[in-house]
Amino acid sequence: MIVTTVTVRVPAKVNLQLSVGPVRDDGYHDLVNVFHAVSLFDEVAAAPADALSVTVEGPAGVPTGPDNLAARAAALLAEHVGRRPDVALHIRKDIPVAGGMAGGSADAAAALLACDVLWEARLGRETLLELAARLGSDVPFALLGGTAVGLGRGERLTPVEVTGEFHWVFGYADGGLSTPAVYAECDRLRAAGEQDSVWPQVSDDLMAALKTGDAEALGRALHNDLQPAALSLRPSLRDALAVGRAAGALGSLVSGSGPTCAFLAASLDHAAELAAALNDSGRFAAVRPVSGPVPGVTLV
Ligand SMILES: C[C@@](CO)(OP(=O)(O)O)[C@H](O)COP(=O)(O)OP(=O)(O)OC[C@H]1O[C@@H](n2ccc(N)nc2=O)[C@H](O)[C@@H]1O
Ligand SMILES: Nc1ncnc2c1ncn2[C@@H]1O[C@H](COP(=O)(O)OP(=O)(O)O)[C@@H](O)[C@H]1O
Repeated sequence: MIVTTVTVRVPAKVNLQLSVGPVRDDGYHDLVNVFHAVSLFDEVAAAPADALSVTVEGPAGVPTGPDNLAARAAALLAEHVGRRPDVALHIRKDIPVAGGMAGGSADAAAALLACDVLWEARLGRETLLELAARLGSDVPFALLGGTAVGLGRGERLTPVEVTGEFHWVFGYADGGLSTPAVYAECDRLRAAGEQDSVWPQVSDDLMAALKTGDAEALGRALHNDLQPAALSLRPSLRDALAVGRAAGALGSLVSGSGPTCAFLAASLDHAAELAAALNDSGRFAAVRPVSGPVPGVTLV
């Protein structure tokens, strides 16, 4: 059978713990980054074509040239296997753009798998993870999914044992935040003595909460060192987070570099109630209930 189109589904992430160490010589920060994949997905379809192209269905603000992370992934994989990147990529985006949910990284991971299958390269998981790390710190996790601790830049992954499922509500903001700008603001706050800097350690409380499936303990253990920087750049997020707490969220935090806010619910029903309260507050551009963990890149 001749395969004409390969379609891959890939999830967004929230960071359950994002502990940021000092800036390194290469400009990156050493992290403890506990990723958690949630049921909000982009889809990338790869079809044979004369040349590399990208089309995007969904929100504005996504580049369609060689800068698109999915295009970069296809070009890198083609170079690795020694062929032309003769593929048309079509991205159906549901993950917010520049929202701190790693949508671009997700599309890159999806394009790696889609091209690997389309071109019958059969590179295997270790090689795909290695190529993914060259594309961006968060790309390897989008291949893996589930829940995982990321060390180094976030690319050195160890899966985490999780019992059951957690229910979340995400509150989207109007407009994104730039990841490098948020890391730079974190460095600025630390240099000004407005934020402590300690060597990042995996939180035992967080690991215990995940292992036992204890949502209340998970709510207490959520932590994001980039949150003060995101709030400094987007002060309105302070009130947005407070709305969720007042509506009974077990925990609330900015997702990664923001500005999306993540709220943890006690159950599926509680997530629906929380979503209604967040919607009514008028503080979010959109509100989405989701669950996690979910698998990483998957062939459709
Ligand atoms: C903050 C996080 C949390 O998961 O994601 P987002 O919330 O933006 O999705 C990540 O660390 C973002 O990872 P990713 O978006 O892949 O970053 P990269 O492309 O590798 O790097 C973009 C820029 O972010 C900064 N960066 C990234 C990772 C890291 N460990 N230290 C850094 O300082 C650097 O300024 C770098 O130039
Ligand atoms: N496939 C893609 N989807 C989204 N953004 C992309 C993509 N490729 C490149 N980008 C660029 O990367 C920037 C950050 O993207 P994204 O991954 O959505 O944000 P975040 O790092 O906050 O999760 C966008 O503003 C956009 O310019």
